[in-house]
Amino acid sequence: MANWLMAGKRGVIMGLANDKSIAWGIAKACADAGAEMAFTYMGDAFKKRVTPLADQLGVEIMLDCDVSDPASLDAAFGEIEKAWGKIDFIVHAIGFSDKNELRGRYVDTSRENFAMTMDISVYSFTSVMQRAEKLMSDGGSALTLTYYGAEQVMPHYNVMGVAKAALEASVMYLAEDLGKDGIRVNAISAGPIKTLAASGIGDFRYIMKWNELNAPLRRNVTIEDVGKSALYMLSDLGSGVTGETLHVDAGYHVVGMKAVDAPDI
Ligand SMILES: NC(=O)c1ccc[n+]([C@@H]2O[C@H](COP(=O)([O-])OP(=O)(O)OC[C@H]3O[C@@H](n4cnc5c(N)ncnc54)[C@H](O)[C@@H]3O)[C@@H](O)[C@H]2O)c1
Ligand SMILES: Cc1c(CN(C)C(=O)CCc2cnc3c(c2)CCC(=O)N3)oc2ccccc12
Repeated sequence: MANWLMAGKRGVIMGLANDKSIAWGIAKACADAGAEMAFTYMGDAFKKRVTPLADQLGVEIMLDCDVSDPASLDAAFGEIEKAWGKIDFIVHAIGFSDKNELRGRYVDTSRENFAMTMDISVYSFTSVMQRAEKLMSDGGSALTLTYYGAEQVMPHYNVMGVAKAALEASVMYLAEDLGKDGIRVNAISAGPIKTLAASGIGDFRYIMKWNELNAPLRRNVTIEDVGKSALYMLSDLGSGVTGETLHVDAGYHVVGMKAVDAPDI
């Protein structure tokens, strides 16, 4: 990987849980391209899993940050400001809902889970950008992760689909507000990937198989596929791109009707 692309750039990766995380694919790509990074994780349970990953990439700043807690966000960004003074990029790879409501019908979504899902999966990106904006004194690039369930019904994605639709709209409004300061804001819409957030989902294996058989590339995407496209969005290669949702899904989103030769599952 070209190791000049992110040389001298400093950024924050939020949402690393383990080496299956999409955030890990992005962090590896950015490290290979010469970036310096800080990781945030949620709670001690994740610290012991994230520490060896940070060591592997020479990441020295690791911060506990619960994005649903403004004080936690202030503390984390305060540490980053103290250490670096400014940042060039930020990755928000965070989403959460009550998994018991990611099965069955969307119409049965509870008010409590709707609010919590929107807070953690949508508002948290806006809340992060309120703090990141102050540190992007020379401009910068922000990236969040979304899913096709924002655009079309994906069975049982339910309230997460409504949340991702809101997230994609927030990317456009953040891009408009922050563009004049040279801050670009984009999303990657990734195909299904077997991560911690995907585990505990009932028929995930079926979803993966369906995508593999019906995506134009006839395969599922990997965290490395997402990492490479994230590098384009986070680096100067994406200098003219903002407010965009880029599909990194092996082309699945362009298929309206599966090819007749697609073998049955
Ligand atoms: N795995 C997929 O199929 C897929 C596809 C498209 C988009 N996405 C999105 O990619 C992003 C990353 O998910 P992933 O699949 O890598 O799974 P993951 O479980 O590895 O990452 C999700 C992260 O969100 C963090 N998180 C949850 N609540 C938090 C909170 N309150 N404060 C701080 N962090 C919190 C978790 O600690 C975890 O690190 C999510 O936004 C997800 O919706 C995932
Ligand atoms: C794809 C796909 C995903 C992966 N994806 C795109 C996601 O965005 C993950 C969404 C998610 C959010 N919150 C939780 C969980 C998953 C499971 C564990 C938990 O406790 N909470 O999740 C689905 C749920 C139903 C249907 C498809 C999918």
